[in-house]
Amino acid sequence: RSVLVLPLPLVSPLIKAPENNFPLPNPPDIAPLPHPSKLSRAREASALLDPPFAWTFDPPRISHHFGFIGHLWRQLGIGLAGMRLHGDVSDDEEEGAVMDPALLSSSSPPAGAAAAAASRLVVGYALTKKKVKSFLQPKLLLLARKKGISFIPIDETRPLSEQGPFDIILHKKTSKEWQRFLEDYHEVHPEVTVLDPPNAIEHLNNRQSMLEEVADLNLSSFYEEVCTPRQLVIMKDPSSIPTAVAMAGLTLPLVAKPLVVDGTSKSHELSLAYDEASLPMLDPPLVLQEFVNHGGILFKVYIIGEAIQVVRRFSLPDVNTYDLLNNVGIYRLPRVSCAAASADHADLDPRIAELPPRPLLEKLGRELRGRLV
Ligand SMILES: Nc1ncnc2c1ncn2[C@@H]1O[C@H](COP(=O)(O)OP(=O)(O)OP(=O)(O)O)[C@@H](O)[C@H]1O
Ligand SMILES: O=P(O)(O)O[C@H]1[C@H](O)[C@@H](O)[C@H](OP(=O)(O)O)[C@@H](OP(=O)(O)O)[C@H]1O
Repeated sequence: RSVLVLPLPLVSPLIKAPENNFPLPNPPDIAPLPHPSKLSRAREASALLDPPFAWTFDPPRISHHFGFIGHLWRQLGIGLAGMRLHGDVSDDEEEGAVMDPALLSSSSPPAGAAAAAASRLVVGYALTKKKVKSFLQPKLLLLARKKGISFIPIDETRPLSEQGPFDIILHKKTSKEWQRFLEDYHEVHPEVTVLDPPNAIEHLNNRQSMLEEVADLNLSSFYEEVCTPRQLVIMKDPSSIPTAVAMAGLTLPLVAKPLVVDGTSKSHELSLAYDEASLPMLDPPLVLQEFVNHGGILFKVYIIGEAIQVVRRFSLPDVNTYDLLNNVGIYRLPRVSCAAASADHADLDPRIAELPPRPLLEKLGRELRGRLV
């Protein structure tokens, strides 16, 4: 049995997938990529928020999730991605109704301070507006309140020591300035848990170092074969790409991914390059990865501490000889395998839909946690 491991980013934002710009014809035996609006986000949201989702607040130093691309589970891709508990939210989307977590934490104003005083656990958060909207959902906040947990927004323009006190600082910001800010604060307040510490996030912000962690896992003795897609990093000079690809012996088509994954929409803009002549049109710094056929289904695995949650998502269809002969150029990929593309309840061939075996997920979680803390 073989396993293919493909890392996805820890920090990744959301873009609305441009429609109809992916030219691959769907082979007859593979389900076409469904239009996201037709798929239920609510179902997935509740699946993730209900037990076994466990905000036990014995927080792991690294909270992460893995995405597996799978053709059966014998050919899997594994990724690391960010926090998510519901359907996707675009960076560009209007802010709309964002519930102020402080309001949910207490019955009377000033909500934040009162809530913090009454709480058993105070979580200060520094998240983008998009992330607040996608992560701090009313359902999560209500659940948190029941458990005596309050969420207090951090004002990034004021010293952290003037705010709080916090038990946990939850953040998903990666600027150098913010990192220094956090590190200075943590020196004075080592009792506060920072989720996650900047140095732990660092190697997950880069698709090269992220892949290395996964590629180095020794799971082959556990399952017969574990591998990652072959990839190449291009830092600059797009004109050098065809030679670099030839020297590395990579086989087209190639998936091009921005090297850095920093929570911006841009870092999720993937393309598929069919032919060598088009490669100089790509925009470094990026990683070029061999496209791995995986039957159009991907498994995303979310791990917090010992809790594991797997969801099944639609993914890119396999590339066949017809595609290879009939496509040239670079194609921007839509945002595939996002929350809106749930295949959990789709009527799929059981050989494709079969979830990765639990022991493998547990082993992967353990191994990666050991390496990422
Ligand atoms: N090497 C590959 N071969 C085949 N398909 C791939 C490959 N790499 C990525 N994909 C497909 O593209 C999707 C997006 O890839 P990736 O996760 O690397 O990007 P992302 O924007 O960081 O995604 P996420 O939203 O999961 O954070 C995957 O879910 C998978 O469907
Ligand atoms: O919905 P899933 O399939 O779990 O994909 C997640 C991505 O993997 C994360 O990278 C996104 O976080 P960022 O937008 O911070 O990059 C995350 O964004 P969100 O937390 O704002 O929804 C999701 O898009």
